Amino acid sequence: MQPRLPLAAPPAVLDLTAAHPDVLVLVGTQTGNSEVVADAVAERLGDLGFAAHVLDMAEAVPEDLEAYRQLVAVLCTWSDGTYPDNAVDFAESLEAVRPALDGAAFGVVGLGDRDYDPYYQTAALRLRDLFLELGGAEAAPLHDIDGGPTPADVAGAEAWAERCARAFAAGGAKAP
Ligand SMILES: Cc1cc2nc3c(=O)[nH]c(=O)nc-3n(C[C@H](O)[C@H](O)[C@H](O)COP(=O)(O)O)c2cc1C
Repeated sequence: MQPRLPLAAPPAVLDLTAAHPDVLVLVGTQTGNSEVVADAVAERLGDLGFAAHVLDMAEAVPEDLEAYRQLVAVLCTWSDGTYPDNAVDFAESLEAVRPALDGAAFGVVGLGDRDYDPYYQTAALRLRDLFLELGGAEAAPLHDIDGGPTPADVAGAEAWAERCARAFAAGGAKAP
């Protein structure tokens, strides 16, 4: 009889006593890759006990951010360092309205391609810096995906989501 391979343990639901249950997952995409990654991140957050609400940046307004204590943005960089089309208006209104994030915990996943250096991940970096300027607290360092995303990249984003979730569960403190 063949020895059975050990099954990967499912992530345990986290103790969310110190956290808010809801996470807003914003998606900025041109061709859909970021949406695939955002869905995987949202699903992992859901497995861990959060209610993750995925929102296309085309539908988002700055006031949406004030309604959440936990935010995730998954977005690509497009055409020489710009935001993808569906994120342009949202990013502009964030710069104009400058909502107070007031310590809300956030994480950013960037999709890009090093072939576009020196514009690698510039949109994700810009949004991360803007969230910090607005008073957000980074729950986990920006997670970058270079090319792809391959299944391994998606798995990497899920692992990042778990790290982020642990920081959310701890009340927003940066994950070690
Ligand atoms: C026309 C074009 C322009 C791009 N420009 C950049 C760029 O300036 N910086 C970067 O890091 N990646 C750039 N990329 C790579 C994309 O970010 C990458 O393909 C990403 O997976 C696209 O995600 P999306 O499907 O969510 O739009 C570019 C890709 C294309 C096809």
